[in-house]
Amino acid sequence: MPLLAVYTELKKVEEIVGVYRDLASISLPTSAQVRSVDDQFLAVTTQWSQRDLEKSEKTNFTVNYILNAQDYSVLIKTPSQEVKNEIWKKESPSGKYHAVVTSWKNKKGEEKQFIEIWNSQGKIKNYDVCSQEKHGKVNNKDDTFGCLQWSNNEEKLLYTSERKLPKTKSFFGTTNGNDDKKEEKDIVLGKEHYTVEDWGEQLVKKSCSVICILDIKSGTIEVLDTPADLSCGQACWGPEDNTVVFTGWNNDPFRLGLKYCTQRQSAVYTYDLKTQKITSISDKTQSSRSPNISPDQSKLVYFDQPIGGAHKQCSRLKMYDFKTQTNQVILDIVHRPKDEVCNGIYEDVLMSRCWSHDSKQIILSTSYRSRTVLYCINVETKTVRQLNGGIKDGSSSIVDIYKDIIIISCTSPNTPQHLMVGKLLSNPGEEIKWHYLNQPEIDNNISFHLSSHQPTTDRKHSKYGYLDYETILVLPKTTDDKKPPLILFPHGGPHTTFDTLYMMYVAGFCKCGFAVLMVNYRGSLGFGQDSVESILGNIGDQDVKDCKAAADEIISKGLVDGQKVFMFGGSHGGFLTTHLIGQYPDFFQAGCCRNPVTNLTVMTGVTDIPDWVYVESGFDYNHSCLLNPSYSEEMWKRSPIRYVDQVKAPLLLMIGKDDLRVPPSQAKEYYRALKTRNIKTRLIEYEDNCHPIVKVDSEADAFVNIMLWYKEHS
Ligand SMILES: CC(=O)N[C@@H](C)C(=O)N[C@@H](C)C(=O)O
Repeated sequence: MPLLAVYTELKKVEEIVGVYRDLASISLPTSAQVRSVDDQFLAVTTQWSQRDLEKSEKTNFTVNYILNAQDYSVLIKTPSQEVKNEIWKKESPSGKYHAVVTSWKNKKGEEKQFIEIWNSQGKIKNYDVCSQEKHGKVNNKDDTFGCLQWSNNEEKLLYTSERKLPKTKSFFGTTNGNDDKKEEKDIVLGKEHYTVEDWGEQLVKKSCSVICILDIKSGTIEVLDTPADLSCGQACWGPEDNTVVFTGWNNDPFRLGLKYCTQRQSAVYTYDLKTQKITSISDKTQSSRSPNISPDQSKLVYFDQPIGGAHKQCSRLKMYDFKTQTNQVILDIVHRPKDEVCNGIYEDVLMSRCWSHDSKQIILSTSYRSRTVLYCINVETKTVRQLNGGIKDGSSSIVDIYKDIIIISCTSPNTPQHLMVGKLLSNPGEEIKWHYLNQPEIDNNISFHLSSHQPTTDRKHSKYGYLDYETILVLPKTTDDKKPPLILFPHGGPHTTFDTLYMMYVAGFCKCGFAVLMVNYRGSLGFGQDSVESILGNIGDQDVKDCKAAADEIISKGLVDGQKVFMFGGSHGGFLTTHLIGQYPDFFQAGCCRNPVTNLTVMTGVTDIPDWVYVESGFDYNHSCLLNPSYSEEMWKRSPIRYVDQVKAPLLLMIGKDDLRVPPSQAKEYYRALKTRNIKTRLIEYEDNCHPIVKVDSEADAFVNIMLWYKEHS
C-alpha cells in the first residue's frame, strides 16, 4: 500500500475509534428508587452503567439525590460510587434495611453467593446461601425468573434459585476419603454427562427455578415445594405474607427458548405457606406473567396473552381480587387501533412498583407506534390515559413510583436517557410537571424525523388492508450541500420495535456521516395485534418490501444520497439484510449483519426456538412437529439464501460464537455461498458472545469494522 493510502486509512480508523470512545463514555441510568424521608425531603437512589473500554467491562455505579419534597429541586447529589460484585439490592418497606445479593470468587476460583443485610450502621447479617445446600445458584436480576422481595414484616426475604440437583460422579470414580457417609449416600453414579435442559439463549444453565425464603433472624432457608415440571419466578408476597404469588413456566415436554418469547405456556399461581397448596389463579388457556400486588394487598394485576403464535404480541392487563377470587380484564388486546391513546400493551413485565398509592391506578410504559409512552390505567373504571412527559416525538418510560412520586427515563435518538421526577395528580385533566434529576446532553448535530408509510395497493395485506407502518430517520448535520449516504436498518424479532430512543450505534453511524433509516415494518409491536399477525407466513416478502419502499420514499424526498445505500441488521434484521441485498442487488453498496437468519430449512433442529421458524413461515407448531418436505419447501421459499446467486453487494457477517438463537452455522453457510460466487465477504467471530454481541470489547470492535466496511465500499 502506498504511504499516503496507509496514512489515510489510519486516519479513518482513528476518527471512527474517536467517535466510538466519545459515545461509549456516556453513562446511562439503569434503575432508580424514590423514597420519602419526611415532609420536607425525598431521597432518590439511581443506578447507572458506563462502558469502560480500557477494562473491557461495564462499570456500574450509584448516585444518590436528596430532593426538596415540595418543588423537587435537587438539594444534594452525592458523588458516583462504583458498585462491584452486587447482583441485586433491595430496600425494606420501612427503608431501615437493605438486602444485597452478592457474588464473589474465593481463592480456589469457586463462585460464592451471599445475601447480606445492611442497616444505616453497616452489615448486620451475611449468609452464604448456597452452603446450606438447599438449592443451586441464586438467580440474577433478569426479567424472567429473578426476584428479591422483603416480607411486609421485614423478617423474611423471597428469592429464586436453581433447584438443587443430586451430586454425581463417574461409575469408575474412587471414593473421596473426606466424604462422610451421608454425602456418599446422596451421590448418584454415572449421571454427570446427562443433559440438563435449560431455557436457551441468555438463560443458559437456568433449568428449573425454585422459590426460596430466607429467615433473616435465624438464617434458615425454606425452599417451596413446587412441582418439578414448573420453573418458577417473578415471586412476590401475597396478603399478610401468608401466601407467595409467582409465575410458573411449564417445562413439559421440553423447554424452548424463553428470551424475547412471552408466548410460552405459563400461569400465575399462589402458594399457601401454611398448607403448601398451590393454586393457579390465572386462565390456564393463556400464557400469564408478572403478578404485581396492590399497596392495600386486596388485588393483583398481571399480563396474559394466548399460548403460542408470534413470539411477542399484544398482551391483556388482568386483575385478580383476593377476596372474591375472581379475575377481570382491565385492558384488552387491541387488534385494530381505534383511538389516538393506546394501541395495546407490548411489555414483558410490569415495573416492580407500578401502583398509585390509592391502589386504583397502574402506571406503565409501552410502545405506541414508534414511541414508548407513559400510561395511567384506572383499574376501577378501566380507563386509560397517556401521561404527558418527555421530549417531543421522543420516548419516556416509567422507572419507579412510590406514594405517587414517579421517576421516568426520557430519551430520543439525539438525547441519551435522563431521569425526571414528578407527581401523579388526582385530577386526570392536569398535566404532570416534570423536574430534571440529571440534565440531558442533547446532540445538536443529529436530528430525527418520524414518518408513516402506506403500502401501495399491490402490497396491502389481504386481511388487514388498512395497516400502515413507520420509520425513524436519523440524520447527521451536514456542513455542505452533500446528501448523506443512507444505512437502511430494520429491527430483529420480527415482533419487536424501534422506539425513538437514543441508540449508541445509530448515534455513532450519524457521527461518522451516515443517515440511518430505522424501519418498523408491518409485524412490529406498537401498531395493534393485527399488525403482529399480518407478517406470519409473509416473512421474506411483506417485511422486505416495506423496507425497500420506505427507503425509496425517503430517497425521493431528497434527504439522503440514493446512490449510496447500505444495509444493516441483526437476527431477523440480518434475515432482511440478506433478503434485500439478494432481491435488490443493484440498490445497495454494501451490507453488514449480526447473527442473521439465512436458511430457515436448516434452522429448526439447531435453534432454541424451532417454533419461531414454523410460526413465522405460516405454520402451526406443537412440540411434536417434525420437518417434512412441504414445510421445507415453504421455508426455502422464504429464506434469503434462495437469492444468493443475485447478490452483488459486499457483505460483512458478524457472529456471536455462543449464539443459541440463530446459530453461527446460518451465517457460515451464507458466507461460503458468497465466497464460491466471488462476492466479497468477511466473517468476524466473537468469542464469549451470544445473540446480541454486546460484550464491551466486541461491541466496540464491531462498530469500527462496520464503519470501515461501509467506507471501503462507498
Ligand atoms: C424471537 C427471536 O429472538 N428472534 C430472532 C430471530 C431475532 O430476530 N432476535 C431479535 C430480537 C434480535 O434483534 O436479536
